Amino acid sequence: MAWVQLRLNSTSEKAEKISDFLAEIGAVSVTFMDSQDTPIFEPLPGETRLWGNTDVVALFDAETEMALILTALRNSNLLSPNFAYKIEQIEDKDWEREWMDNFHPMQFGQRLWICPSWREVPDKTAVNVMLDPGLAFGTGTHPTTALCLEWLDGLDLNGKTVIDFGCGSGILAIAALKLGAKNAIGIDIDPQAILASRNNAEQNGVADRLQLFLSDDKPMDLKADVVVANILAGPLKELYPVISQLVKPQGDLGLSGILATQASSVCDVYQQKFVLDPVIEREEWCRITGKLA
Ligand SMILES: C[S@@+](CC[C@H](N)C(=O)[O-])C[C@H]1O[C@@H](n2cnc3c(N)ncnc32)[C@H](O)[C@@H]1O
Repeated sequence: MAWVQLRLNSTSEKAEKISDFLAEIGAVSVTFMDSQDTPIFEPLPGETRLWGNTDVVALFDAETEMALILTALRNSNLLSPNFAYKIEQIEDKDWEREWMDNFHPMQFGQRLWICPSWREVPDKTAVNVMLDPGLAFGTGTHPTTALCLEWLDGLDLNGKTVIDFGCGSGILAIAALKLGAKNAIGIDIDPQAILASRNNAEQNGVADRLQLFLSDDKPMDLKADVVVANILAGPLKELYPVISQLVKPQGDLGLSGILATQASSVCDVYQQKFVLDPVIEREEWCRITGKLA
């Protein structure tokens, strides 16, 4: 089946009302897109955060009389009378097939690969984490995850305990276990992340070495040789008392989810207790690592 796509520019305040209206008049799907490529890295569970300048993109089936849709929009008072819009024909494709074709095994550092389950493993002797994209964050395609995976690959994790704070899909904890860690602990505020991490750990045969906790339920006395937290600069600074307490003496800390422009403010907080390495940047993101003094 072919589709017609209507794209309208709007604001975060009006986008949801326009979306509801488009659904009422026949749109089969409505999505929101950033008009100016402003990153919203990570909404809280259940939160829909929109950009100040939001495009509303609606799909209609190809038979829809788009002139009637535009008239209905004009009469709705939801947009200015001369609102700008773009209408495009969308050719039908096997979307799932196309998306699967675009997801390939990726190498991180020297030893580690993340492979989708439907692909051939490129190097059977490597450390291979099998991971399919799901509802929780973390496939390796985001620069912050990649920076953490490369850091873990470069550590000697044999026999060590690793905490993955903000575990999402569990990708970092599972990679650490496959790289030799004795056990790992994943912590997240989102129940979906706990579920995804458990499933992914089972798929990789490491579930018996991974403990998972919602943030509020984590034991008070947790400590690990290596702590990695890929969250965001704001929470990382707020969580400094919690995260720094999780690291054993001489232990390693890796932080990401930080925009390069925010690195110095995060370093200022963590260098109170950690001897920090040079900051590593990737695209507009960065990674901060160090050892507990
Ligand atoms: C950017 S994702 C990182 C996922 C994965 N570790 C990776 O590196 O790809 C951040 C994760 O941190 C979780 N998170 C955000 N704030 C948190 C907090 N205060 N405590 C624990 N987890 C948090 C989110 O639910 C999300 O799953």
